[in-house]
This record gives sequence, structure tokens and C-alpha cells, in this order.
Amino acid sequence: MTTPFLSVERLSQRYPDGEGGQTTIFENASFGIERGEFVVILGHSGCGKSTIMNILAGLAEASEGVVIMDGKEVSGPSLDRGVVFQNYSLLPWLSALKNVTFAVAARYPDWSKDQVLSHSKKHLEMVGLSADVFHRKPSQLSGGMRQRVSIARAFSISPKLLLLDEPFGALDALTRGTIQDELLKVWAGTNQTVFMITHDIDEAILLADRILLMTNGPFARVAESVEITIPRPRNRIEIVEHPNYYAIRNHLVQFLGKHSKELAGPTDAVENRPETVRIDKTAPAARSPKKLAV
Ligand SMILES: Nc1ncnc2c1ncn2[C@@H]1O[C@H](COP(=O)(O)OP(=O)(O)OP(=O)(O)O)[C@@H](O)[C@H]1O
Repeated sequence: MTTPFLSVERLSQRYPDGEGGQTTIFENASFGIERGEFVVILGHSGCGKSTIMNILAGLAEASEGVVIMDGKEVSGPSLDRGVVFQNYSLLPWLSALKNVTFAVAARYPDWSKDQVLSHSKKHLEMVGLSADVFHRKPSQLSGGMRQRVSIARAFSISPKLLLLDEPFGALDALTRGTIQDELLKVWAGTNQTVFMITHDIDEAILLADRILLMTNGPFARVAESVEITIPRPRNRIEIVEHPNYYAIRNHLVQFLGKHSKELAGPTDAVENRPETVRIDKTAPAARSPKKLAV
């Protein structure tokens, strides 16, 4: 087996339980992400999704295990990994445009001012922002606009890995839908590798190449890797008509509603790797989910 672009190897996270012992959030988690893949992680609150993301970002250290990205161990934050959080994390004293140029200038220190400016404007336009809002401060923008700026900024520095932590969680359903479509368009034009957390099953199916499913904590595991067997380009309206859509959706609902609890708890395995699940109603003789060991 070849090494994937990003390789999470036997990652464990434990915290003091306040009574002299330790709580194990997850243990020996191993999975890989290929270059250019869009991977979404789903699991109940508290299973450790944000903890995994913070470790991938280099913002937190695992109790055990390593993360290797592009042949190098992840240690500490880097411009190689861009993060978009739910709460936008824009610098409040800078305009929308300056929030982007600031990042672009740091990423490409050799670029001229004009290069930085035109690159930044192009990315703001790509997420549907018009020039009349470029000079507004974050407090003068709507929640949807702020999140567009965050996404533009993240893509503008072409990080090797883009980490999205519930980026649309605070938005109303209509805005959320529009920005999902914009994110898909921007992503399709790049070879960007994305790892995203969401609680929204439909959003996960729309965006992902693969969905990682976590069991409930403590001792949570990434138990399954579900392939999204729906061709791209996708859009929110048409995707529900694809024969695989509800089959995949039902599988995810069953997992989160039932199996995530049944499978919970520690295992004896030295390494917990997800099983690959491929559901394809369009393939001949495919009636039930197929599980393959990876
Ligand atoms: N610094 C810390 N000290 C102790 N416990 C922590 C710490 N950080 C996280 N935890 C615990 O680790 C567990 C996993 O937290 P995490 O935020 O990763 O979960 P999550 O799956 O992202 O949850 P949510 O979906 O609610 O955001 C939780 O039980 C949380 O209380």
C-alpha cells in the first residue's frame, strides 16, 4: 500500500479526568487522506472531531501517535495548513480585503503589492463578494459575507491542507446552501485537499469524496470510511435524485442513530483503521452496502 498524502498514525488523545486518572477521548486512530480529496468527518458531540482537527492543524499535540503530511511530521502551525472556523476568525480591525492581503503577503513574501492585491481580489470575487464590500470591516458585514471572506482567505494561500471546522454552522439555511455551492465551485478549480467537520449529513454528502464516521466517546474510533459514489459536479437540487443519495444517507443516519453507540468502547486492536463502505445502486448486482477491509 502506498503512503497517502496525509497519514494519521495510531493517534490517541487522553486528558486528566479531574480525579487523578485519565479519560481517553480516542485511541490508536489511523486513517489516510489522498491529495486533492475532500474528506468530511461526522460523529456525535464530544467524540473528538475538533481534537483531531486541532492536531492536524498543529494547534494541539496528541498524547500518542503522529500525523505525517507530504512526507513530514506535523508539529506546530504552518501556512501549509489553512483553518476556517465557525466563528470566522477574521481580524476585526482590518477590512475584508486587508484580511486577505495580509495572509497572501505572508504566504508569498516575494510578490509585489499589485500581485498580492489582484490575487486577493480574485479570491474574494470567487466566493461571490463584490468590490463595494471589500473595504468594509468584519463588523460591517453579514455573517454569510464574513464566512465568505474566511473561505476566500483560506483558498488564497493555497494551503497543502485546508481544515474546515463547521464553517457554515452559524449561518441560516439559505445562505448556507449558497456558500456550499460556492465552496464546491472554488474547490473544483483547485487541487485542494480538504478535511471538514460538520453535523449536517446532507452537507457532508454534497461536498465529500469520503465521509469518516466516528463512534461515540470515550474511546471513540473512526469506524467507517463511506465513499460518496455520486459523480461531480454536484448541486444541492439535483443530488437528491441520484439513486445512491438516499441509500448513502440512510446508511449514515443508521450509523449515527444506532451503530455509533453499539460500537462504542475500547477495542484490543493495536491500530483502529476504518472499514471502507461503498454503496452503489447503479452497479450491477449491488443491493446492500459492501464492506472492504483496508
Ligand atoms: N483541553 C481539554 N481538557 C480536557 N478535556 C478536553 C479538552 N479538550 C477537549 N476535551 C474533551 O474531549 C472530548 C472531545 O472534544 P472535541 O471538542 O474534540 O469533540 P467534538 O467531537 O469536536 O465535539 P463537538 O461536535 O461538540 O464540537 C470532549 O469530551 C471534551 O470535553
